[in-house]
Amino acid sequence: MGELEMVVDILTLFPEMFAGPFDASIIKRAREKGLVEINLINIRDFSWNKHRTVDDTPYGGGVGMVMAAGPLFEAMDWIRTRRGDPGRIILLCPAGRLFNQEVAAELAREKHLVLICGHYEGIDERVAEHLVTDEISIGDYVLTGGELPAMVVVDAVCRLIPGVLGESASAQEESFADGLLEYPHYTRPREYRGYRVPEVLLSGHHEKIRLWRRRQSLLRTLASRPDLLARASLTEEDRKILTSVLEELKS
Ligand SMILES: CN1CCN(C(=O)c2nonc2N)CC1
Repeated sequence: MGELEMVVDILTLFPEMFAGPFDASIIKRAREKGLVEINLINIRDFSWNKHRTVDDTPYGGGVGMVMAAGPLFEAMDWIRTRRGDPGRIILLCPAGRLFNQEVAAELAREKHLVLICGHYEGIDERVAEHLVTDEISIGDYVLTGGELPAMVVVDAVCRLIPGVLGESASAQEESFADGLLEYPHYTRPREYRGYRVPEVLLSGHHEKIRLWRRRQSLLRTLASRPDLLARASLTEEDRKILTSVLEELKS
């Protein structure tokens, strides 16, 4: 068993939604290795009545129901008594900070995360104002709840935890830590329906292959995500490659 690197407590009304993604592949292996502990906590267990109610009608009128603050505050009290203060208490919501690799890396440095998955028309504002430390959005679209965003965050964060990906993949991760898009990947056969693998990848010339891959990453990033290129940590070699690419485009 590895050393426990991170505990993630997820407050949700639908713990059953997490069964698939967290019981397969990388997240499953990280849990089995003891690197990550993921606890699904049903918000209804902290309801104020025997009907396990967790929502109520909105003050000021309007359609729909609002998720009440009480059960969430009570659940946080319970978490604190069992494990102390979490590093982050994250509310998944469209208004939050846009989640990206940089945010994932920041969260991966924490030892204990709490993710709050909302539902209904929204959550009583006192949760955002007085309970959470961070609000995070996975993108500018409205989902039915916070569960899918929580899965995205857990997946992206857990894969950055030392030991989760294993040596080779984590080494590759380093090569993309500079924010460029990945180079194209190929595997057998060498030719499939007339589509051939680039010759350089069959050459066994490691330096040429490294250069080809780096050039492909730069080209792809320039073409598809120039915004990433502007923020990427480029080497002098990268700049030379980009200069030659731009000169080729001009000719
Ligand atoms: C109450 N519930 C509304 C829908 N929701 C999101 O659309 C969302 N969360 O994180 N990124 C997003 N986009 C989560 C919270």
